[in-house]
Amino acid sequence: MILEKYQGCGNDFLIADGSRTPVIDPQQIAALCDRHRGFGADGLIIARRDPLSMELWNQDGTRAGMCGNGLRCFVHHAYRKGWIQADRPYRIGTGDGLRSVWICSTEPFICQVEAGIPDFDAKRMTNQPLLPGLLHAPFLSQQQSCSFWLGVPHTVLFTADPEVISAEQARTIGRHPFFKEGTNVDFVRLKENGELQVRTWERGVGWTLACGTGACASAVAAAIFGICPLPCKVRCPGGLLQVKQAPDKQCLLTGPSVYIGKAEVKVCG
Ligand SMILES: N[C@H](CCC[C@H](N)C(=O)O)C(=O)O
Repeated sequence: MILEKYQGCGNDFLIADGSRTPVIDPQQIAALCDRHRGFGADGLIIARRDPLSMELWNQDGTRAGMCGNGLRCFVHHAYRKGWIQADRPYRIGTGDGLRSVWICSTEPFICQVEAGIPDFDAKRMTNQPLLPGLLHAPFLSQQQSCSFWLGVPHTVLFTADPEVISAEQARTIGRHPFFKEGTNVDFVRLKENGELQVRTWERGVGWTLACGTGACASAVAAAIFGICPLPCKVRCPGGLLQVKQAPDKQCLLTGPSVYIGKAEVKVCG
C-alpha cells in the first residue's frame, strides 16, 4: 500500500488511495499514525476519485465525519494526482456530507474549503435535557464557552492564555460524559493584532498544531460573543488560517498545505 503524507499548518495526514488500498482495520490505522512506531500523523485519509470523497480516521483509529485541514490536504492530493484541476470548484464527499472546494494557488498550494454550517441544536452534542439557546456545558460554568456541531463536535472556550492549559485539563472536557460523542476543545484568545489565537485538543488525537473545523468554530463563537467579527484570521500553533462565512452560514476555510512524500507499507491482513 502507498501512503502519501501532507500537512496543513502542521495538522498532518497520511493519504491512501481508496481504489487500491486493502481493507485496513482501526488497529492498523493507529499503528501507521503512531509517531514512534509508525510513520506518524494526526490522521489517515482514504481518498477516492469516483466519486471524489474522503474518509477520515483519527490517530487513535477512531472515525471522524469531517476534518477541515484533512479536506484541504485531500484537495492537494487530488490535484497532484490529476483528479481535479485548478480552474473550477469541485464537490467532495465527506462523512458529514458534500463540501465545495476551490484551489486558490498551486505553488504554494492554497485552497478554500467548506468546513460546514454550524449546527447549534444541543441534541447533536448531548443527551442531557437543556433549555433552548446556545449550549453552555454546565460543568464549565466559570468560563465563557459554547458547544456546537461544525462537521464534528466542538467546544470553544475563551481563556487568557491557551498555551497554559494542560492536556489533562483539555482531555477532561473533551471526554466529559456530558457530551455524547465527546468533543474537540478549542482554547481561544483575541490577540492584540486582531487575530484569534486558537489551540485545539482533538478527539482521537490530543493537541494538534492546527484544526480547520476548530478554527471555524472558534471564529463563529468569537463573532457570537462580540469578540471579533468575521471574516477573521486564526493563528494556530502551526500556522495561519482564514475563516469567513457565506450567506448560507457555510464556514469557508482557507490555508496552505504541503506535500511531504510517500512511503510503501505492507499491510498484513
Ligand atoms: N483536524 C480536523 C478535525 C478532525 C476531527 C477529529 N479530531 C474528531 O472530531 O474526531 C480539522 O482540521 O478540522
